[in-house]
Amino acid sequence: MKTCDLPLPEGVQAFFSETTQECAGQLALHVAESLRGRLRRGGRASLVVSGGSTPVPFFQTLAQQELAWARVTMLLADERWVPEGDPASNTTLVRQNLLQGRAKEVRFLSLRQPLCSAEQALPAIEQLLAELKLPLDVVVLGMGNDGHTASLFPDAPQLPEAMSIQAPGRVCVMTPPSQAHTRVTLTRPVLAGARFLALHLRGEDKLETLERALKAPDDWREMPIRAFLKPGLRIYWSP
Ligand SMILES: O=C1O[C@H](COP(=O)(O)O)[C@@H](O)[C@H](O)[C@H]1O
Repeated sequence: MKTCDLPLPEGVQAFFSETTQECAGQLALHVAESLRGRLRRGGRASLVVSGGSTPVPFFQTLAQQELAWARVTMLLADERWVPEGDPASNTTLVRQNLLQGRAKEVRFLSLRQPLCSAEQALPAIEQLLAELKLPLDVVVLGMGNDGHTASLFPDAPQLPEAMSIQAPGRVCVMTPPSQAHTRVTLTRPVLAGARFLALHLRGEDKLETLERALKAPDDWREMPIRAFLKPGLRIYWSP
């Protein structure tokens, strides 16, 4: 097994696997264990997942885990403002790969409201998310090679607001010029405060990006992922 020789900050754990499937399986087991632990205490558990191409095998494995899915509230860390069914829709990705089988019973909170702009929808999304108890139980983040995570993009004019540790809202509209679509994203305090916080990466390029991020840990404006490389984070990687 490839070991992690990156200079990780103290308290950050690395889980490196040889294959995509092994990595997805390990992450799915750990997420399911963590959700079961929260559910044993009674009440509901919350799960936030990311979109993109990396998490598909993780979604499919997680959907097969035995747990009280009907007591899990799930949402995405971010969404592109496109209709469901669009190839860029993270909601569609999740419906096709995670909200299946046992996991069909999940209460899914969609960040996408139909028939209006993201700005117009913001109050309704905030209202929907108000039912979530903070801290969230499980958050699984991804990362782009520009150092973004969720839709916290380095070139988004709204980045300072979304990254503020006192951000008043749980969600922000993001309009990064580098991206084809307007996005909505959960804010840094909501994501970073999770009880179980994981970063799921695939490929040597992502490892190089992580290495770059670790070089200047405080400069999150250049690479927003840096704000999450803190004690408690668990990094899951495969080639
Ligand atoms: O745009 C996004 O990209 C990242 C990473 O995506 P990947 O395709 O490289 O796995 C993802 O974490 C984020 O949720 C998504 O909206």
